[in-house]
Amino acid sequence: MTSITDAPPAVRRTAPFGLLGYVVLAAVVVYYAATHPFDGYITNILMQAATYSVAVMGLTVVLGLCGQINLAQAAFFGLGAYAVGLGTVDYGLNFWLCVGLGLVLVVAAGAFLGTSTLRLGGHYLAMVTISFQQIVTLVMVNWIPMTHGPDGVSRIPRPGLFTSAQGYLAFCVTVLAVVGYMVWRLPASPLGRAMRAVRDNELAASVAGIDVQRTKVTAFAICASLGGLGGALFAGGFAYVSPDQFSFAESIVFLTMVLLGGVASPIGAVVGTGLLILIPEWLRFLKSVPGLYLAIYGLAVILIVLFMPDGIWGWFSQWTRRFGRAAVAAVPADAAALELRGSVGHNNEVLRVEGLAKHFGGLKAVDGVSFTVKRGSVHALIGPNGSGKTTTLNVLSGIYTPTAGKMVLDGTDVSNLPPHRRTIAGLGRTFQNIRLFRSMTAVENVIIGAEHPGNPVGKAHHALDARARAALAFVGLGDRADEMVTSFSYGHQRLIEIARALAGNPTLLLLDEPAAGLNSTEKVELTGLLKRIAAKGLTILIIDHDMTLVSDVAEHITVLNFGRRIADGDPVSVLNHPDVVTAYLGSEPDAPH
Ligand SMILES: Nc1ncnc2c1ncn2[C@@H]1O[C@H](COP(=O)(O)OP(=O)(O)OP(=O)(O)O)[C@@H](O)[C@H]1O
Repeated sequence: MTSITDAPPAVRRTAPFGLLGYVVLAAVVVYYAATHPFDGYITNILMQAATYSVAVMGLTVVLGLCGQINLAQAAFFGLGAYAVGLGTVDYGLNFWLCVGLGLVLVVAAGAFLGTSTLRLGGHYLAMVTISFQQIVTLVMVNWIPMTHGPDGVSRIPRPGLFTSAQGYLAFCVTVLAVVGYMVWRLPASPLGRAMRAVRDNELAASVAGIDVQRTKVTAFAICASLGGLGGALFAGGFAYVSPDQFSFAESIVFLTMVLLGGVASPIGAVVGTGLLILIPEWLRFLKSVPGLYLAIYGLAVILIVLFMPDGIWGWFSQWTRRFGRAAVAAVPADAAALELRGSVGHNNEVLRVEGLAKHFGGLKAVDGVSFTVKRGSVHALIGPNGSGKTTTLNVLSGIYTPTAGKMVLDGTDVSNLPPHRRTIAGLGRTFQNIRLFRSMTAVENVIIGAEHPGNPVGKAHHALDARARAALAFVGLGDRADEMVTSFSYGHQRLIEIARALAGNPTLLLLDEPAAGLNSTEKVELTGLLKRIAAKGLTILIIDHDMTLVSDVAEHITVLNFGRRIADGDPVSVLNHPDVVTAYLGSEPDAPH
């Protein structure tokens, strides 16, 4: 393992393609769509590709950015389409009003589905979205007085401005360009970063101050709204909608489109949609041989997914990134000094824990523990393996609900708050098993730590970026801020976690075995770092098995054994306490394990 101060020069990537380039390209495509004399068949294919792409971009958001599955996108697409179809034909409403009503309907349906089911995740979420899809299809088919049943709705008018097929196509391409831009920029926004953090590591995201449930519901609602928008445009484009166009099979087609093109980018959504619409057309000449067309179509999709697991656009961007790397420019490490919340406060106690208990069935992992952490101190929580230290930290940070007991942080009872609210209230923490957002750079990881509403640094991106760079510089990694976290050694990843917690400006920093897995040089450097943090007045509660580190930095030690507190006091008295020597230290106080 490399030393934790052994860092290569800084790099910062330059954006290859900015807003101006995008606008120019989009304008050229829209102009081409509006003026090129396509025949009716091509116009229909392009119209389908444009409207489907809008819906598939919804999956880029929910699946690509937030990591949540949605197997009901065709249902949202159908709801948008029926809102326009029924609203304009049966009720004589204005086209734009129907699009608006359709959007309200799908956002409400998406938010309801998300709120009620997103806690489930994984297979359960997939099952619930399939059920929703089936319910919507059943309603479309069987509620005949309302939906016209299997006959569908025909003669759907287009809006006055775009009555010609070509004009309407140009309009759909314009909408696609606007949606594409928003989806393209979303990952770099606070909401997009929160979604990526949730996708990479939910637990770390919640402890960094992100409301995980709200982020997932928002992603789901955005996905649903893009599905509904695509459907509304589709209805105007084809003038006819029927239930079979929005079946479960179509949801699978939408999913295949996004996976095939590349789930991480809106360009992938367009590429995948275009291909899955065009391949059947290209293979149409094979339809004379029964089954051959489907076999070749299936094989083509399998081969692409097999050899390009990140989709076509994912493969292409990886390939271009190799050239991009050569073009990155070195930048000076010019971070400002890191300001931390000092030892000033309304009382001398930063944390008071009273009668804390956490039982797992019959196992009393934490059993009536009480202790107080003094402001500006370094307080260690030690004990043998399985004595309940990490469980205590998990209860303190809100990951586990306590069986009993109370926690007061800086005068506020946080016992019933979820993890992100505790972070806002002033807790920062690191994990025994490092939990970084692995698809991001070091600075992005740390910005997420800085971004919660409790941080006085504010919401402006430049302020958050400066704060994150200052935190990275403080831990010795300022000149590697723009590198992906996966390129860092284990020891450096621990430092990035500490920087992420520091960037949030906590009142109390919880460190769960920060020295675990570090070599002796790195431990010495970590000790120095903890002393520098303590010197700034920040209160620390640290768990570690390394007695040299603990004795070096801690002013107060609490010892747990079998979930109970067996000693509490200054290091000298605690480390010589007979119960502690028997239970934990043995005859050699400096080498417990
Ligand atoms: N989620 C859980 N479900 C059931 N039991 C758990 C859970 N988490 C912890 N435990 C149990 O609670 C006890 C305390 O575990 P904990 O991880 O808090 O100990 P620790 O003191 O941090 O140990 P170590 O020093 O090895 O990290 C152990 O017996 C452990 O198996």
